[in-house]
Amino acid sequence: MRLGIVKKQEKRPSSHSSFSSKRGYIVNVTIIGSGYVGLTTAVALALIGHRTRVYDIDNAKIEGLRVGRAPFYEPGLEEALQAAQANLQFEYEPSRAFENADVVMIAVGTPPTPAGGANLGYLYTALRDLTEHNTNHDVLVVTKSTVPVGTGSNVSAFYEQATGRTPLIASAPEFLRQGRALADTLYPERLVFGTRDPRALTLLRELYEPIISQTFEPPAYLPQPQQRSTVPAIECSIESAELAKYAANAFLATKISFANEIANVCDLVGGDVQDVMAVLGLDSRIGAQFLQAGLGYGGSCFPKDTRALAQLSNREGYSFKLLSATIEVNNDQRFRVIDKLERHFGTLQGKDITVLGLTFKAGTDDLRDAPSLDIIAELVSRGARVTAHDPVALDAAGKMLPAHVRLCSEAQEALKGADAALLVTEWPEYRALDWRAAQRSMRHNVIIDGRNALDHHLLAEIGFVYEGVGRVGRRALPAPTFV
Ligand SMILES: NC(=O)C1=CN([C@@H]2O[C@H](COP(=O)(O)OP(=O)(O)OC[C@H]3O[C@@H](n4cnc5c(N)ncnc54)[C@H](O)[C@@H]3O)[C@@H](O)[C@H]2O)C=CC1
Ligand SMILES: O=C(O)[C@H]1O[C@H](OP(=O)(O)OP(=O)(O)OC[C@H]2O[C@@H](n3ccc(=O)[nH]c3=O)[C@H](O)[C@@H]2O)[C@H](O)[C@@H](O)[C@@H]1O
Repeated sequence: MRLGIVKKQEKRPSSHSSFSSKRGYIVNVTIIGSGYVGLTTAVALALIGHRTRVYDIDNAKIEGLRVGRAPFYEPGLEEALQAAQANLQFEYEPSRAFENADVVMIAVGTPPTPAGGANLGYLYTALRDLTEHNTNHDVLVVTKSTVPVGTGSNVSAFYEQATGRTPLIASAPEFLRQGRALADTLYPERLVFGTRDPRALTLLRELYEPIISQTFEPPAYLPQPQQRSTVPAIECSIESAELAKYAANAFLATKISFANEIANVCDLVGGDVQDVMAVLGLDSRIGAQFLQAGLGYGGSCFPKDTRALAQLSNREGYSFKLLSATIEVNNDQRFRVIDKLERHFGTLQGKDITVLGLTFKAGTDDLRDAPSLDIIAELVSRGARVTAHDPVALDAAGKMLPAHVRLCSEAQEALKGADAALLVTEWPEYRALDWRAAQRSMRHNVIIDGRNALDHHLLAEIGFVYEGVGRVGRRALPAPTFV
């Protein structure tokens, strides 16, 4: 099968009457929410041949999508939108959103409440639209949004109350990473089908069959899969699926906080956390990924999901100590780089600090819970004058940062006259920057590398005072330079 080809061989009609696709493996899907998860899922399903409709209450996003404009930056997304256009429809009218749908996937945001739980308001608004406007046929309702355990049964009760019919419900949590969203969706390491209903399982298997069997041609505009083998699809209860999503994010966040704590010890006793983690990573029981020390995790998911799982446990009277420590370490980590900077100058009052990178990680334009926002606010509150650069998110950041933060579209320009550079996002272009030229134009030559992303040997050779996170232990540090 080639991706983007609409016509597929019709396969056996499924025997599961009203809930199954009458057209065999081509399924009519409506996805509610055109964000990172909803749009990526929709494009991937359309690429493998399903008739996919995306419904969003944001008219501007839908209008843009109708003319092929992606609402956010994601590698390969615009090409994929183009390749899959024959199978894609975009809708903001709820009355038309669910026509002929066999499957409705909910992929709306579940942002944090002030108390740290998950705000399910968008999810229930979406369900209300579904139950009000899809009055004449039953669908499989699949939750892709990250939701607390127990939401599946509440969704079921809501649907039943609104329609008088028992719904078919499943939880299929999403594990994609921003910046690799399409590749992660087309070549996942696993799928989770949280439902005990055989009709729901049949539909989910039909929907994901090309992805499970990996029988499509990889699009040339995406990173190619390392190796292609059948993707395991774990079938479990809705509750297990819901909890597995939080557990996965909490575990990855814990790995990061562990690496950061080791880095903090390196700063005190000597040792390079990069080397220490290389040793750990080669142990297959540990694994090399998510051991990158730095200024901690950000983004729309790890901070929110760790807090939501801690809150869920607390609500049930269980104190999740390990997770609380993970969160605490992460909160502190953002400010450790500022303390390091301050130690070089004694005070940050009146110092010109250039912040390199604003997005929560490289490869995305997303600023949700980006460490840069907290870091800049703290720098400003300690009296620093801040100039910021980011290769993709400068305009969006301008609306979120204090007015007197200077935004600069060229990294080299941003460094002119600076007392210090603070690297916050590991964009490759910062490593490739002409640091000799930067050294000549900066007032003082201090670099705090919050992501351990720069070549510290080269920088030291050029004459920079370099400090990473757990990279050069205190014993190796020079005495404070500019007190
Ligand atoms: N962003 C990510 O990398 C991942 C996110 N998730 C989870 O997936 C869910 C969605 O996250 P994102 O895609 O990042 O959110 P997002 O904020 O990018 O997109 C949500 C979309 O839903 C739309 N929406 C809100 N209420 C609606 C309604 N009633 N009807 C129709 N559309 C509505 C919004 O206008 C927006 O376009 C969250 O629960 C998140 O935790 C899971 C895995 C990865
Ligand atoms: O639930 C979600 O939304 C998603 O959250 C993360 O994906 P994402 O937030 O896109 O980004 P990651 O690549 O996981 O990075 C998250 C944060 O951790 C930081 N990080 C990551 C890895 C590492 O070793 N060290 C580290 O500090 C990154 O800089 C970033 O700020 C998970 O990796 C996905 O599997 C999950 O689906």
